[in-house]
Parts: sequence; structure tokens; C-alpha cells
Amino acid sequence: MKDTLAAPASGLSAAPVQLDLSGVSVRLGGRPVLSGLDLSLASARLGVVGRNGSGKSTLSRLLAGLIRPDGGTVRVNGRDLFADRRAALAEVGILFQNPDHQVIFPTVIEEIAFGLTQQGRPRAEAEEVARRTLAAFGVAHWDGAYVETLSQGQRHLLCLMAVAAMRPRLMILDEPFAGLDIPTRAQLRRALGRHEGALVHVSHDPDDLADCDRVLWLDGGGVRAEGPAGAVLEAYVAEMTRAGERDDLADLAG
Ligand SMILES: Nc1ncnc2c1ncn2[C@@H]1O[C@H](COP(=O)(O)OP(=O)(O)OP(=O)(O)O)[C@@H](O)[C@H]1O
Repeated sequence: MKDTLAAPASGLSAAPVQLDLSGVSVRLGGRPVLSGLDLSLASARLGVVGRNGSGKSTLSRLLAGLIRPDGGTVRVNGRDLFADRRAALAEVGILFQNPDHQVIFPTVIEEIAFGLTQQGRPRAEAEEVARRTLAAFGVAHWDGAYVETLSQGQRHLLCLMAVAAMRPRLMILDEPFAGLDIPTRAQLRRALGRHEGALVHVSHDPDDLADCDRVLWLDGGGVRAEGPAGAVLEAYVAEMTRAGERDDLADLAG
């Protein structure tokens, strides 16, 4: 099998994902979190920005088919991934913001191999791919390691490797750089650049999204702006800078 992570392709040549959301609403805990979301775009590298609580993680879960909208429709490459879990497994991999919500096995190899066996690979082959994935990320020495010996940032990297090893057509990454040191971030950035599938990258940090072709800005559970990365990020940074200059933490509850 060709090793995706060692492939020379950059994000620019990655296959785009087609996302179509129509009239989408989600309520959680009895209150609206996303409302009236309409979106139709194709992107190989989509950045998602927005303030705390604007709905970015909820959108990630929707796109991965993990939650059903209370209203409207969500299609990823034309498919309803909530209804079609088999397609979802083949189509989408998601990295959660908190690795403790993701890791389920005691060893690093088991954690990476699990998703591969779910895809139908024999166990020995899955473990071999897991070892190749560790090597591609520069952590071959984690072979045999127990998850409990890893730091929080290292667990985050483990989760990302587990998702990447499955070579999903779409990877959804919720704050993938959180808690990682500078060399690990740089390494991860290169690995993501080589990913042949599409990426949806949620981040608070506009610098993380500089390589994106499009950016979606969520605000209060709706689309504030969507378009070419440069223009949207410029407007977002300008507004966040203005908001930061106000001494009003009431905004944080928004
Ligand atoms: N299970 C839940 N029950 C009730 N409310 C929820 C639940 N999950 C999320 N929310 C609320 O929905 C809103 C959007 O949350 P979400 O996690 O999608 O935002 P976010 O943009 O990813 O935030 P952050 O940048 O802080 O990670 C928040 O106000 C949050 O409190």
C-alpha cells in the first residue's frame, strides 16, 4: 500500500470535498447552537474560525455524521453521513478537540490499528500500517508505548495519527495544534500538507489557516462570512482585534 503520509503531494493538489448544508439547525441542551445554516462549497483545505461557543465543534460533528440536525440537510460529497454510517467510516475522519474523548486503547499501536481493522484490514496489516504511520510522523520509537505514558499534547498527536492512518477522503480537525510544541506543530503542518484528501481545519489562530483555500467564519451559530481565505481571515482578525480592545468580557458569553 502506498503510504499517504510520505507522499509528496501538497494540499494544493488534494481532492476537494463538496459540502452542502441547507437550512441546518441544531439545538443542544434546549437552546439553538446552529441556526439557518446554508452552505454550498467545494474546498480541499477549508478553515473554520469563530469565537468560543460560535458552533465550530458542533459543525464538525455534523459534517462527520455524528449528530443529526434538528432541521435541514447536511451532505458531504452528496451523502448523508448520519444516515449512512458505512459511508461515513470510509469518507470522514475526525480529530476531537480533547484527546481524552478519543483514545480508547491502552497502547499506541492498538489505538492506531483499531480504525484500520474497522475498515476491514486484517489485524497484522493494520499494525504494520500503524508502525509506518509512527515512522512518517517521526515517532517510530512510540511502537510498544502505553498511552498513559504520553503527555496531553502527545495524545493529541496520537489521535491525529490514528485518523490520518485511515486515509479518509475528508479529515476534520478540531484545533489539531492545541498543546503541541513548536517542532511538533511544524512536523504536523507538513504531514497535513501531504494529506491527499480534503481537510476541514477548525482553529482560533488565523496563522494556522494560512494554507487554506477557503475560510468559513461562524458567529453565534450562523455563517458570518465564507470565501477565499485571505479576505475572510483579514476581516476576522480586524474584528477580533477590535473585540480584544474592548474591556468587556460579557462578549465571551455570547
Ligand atoms: N452537549 C451540549 N449541551 C448543551 N449545550 C452545548 C452542548 N455542546 C455545546 N453546547 C453549546 O453550544 C455552543 C456551541 O458550542 P461549540 O462547542 O460548537 O462551539 P465552538 O465554536 O467549538 O467553541 P470553542 O471555540 O470554545 O471550542 C456553546 O454555547 C456551547 O455551550
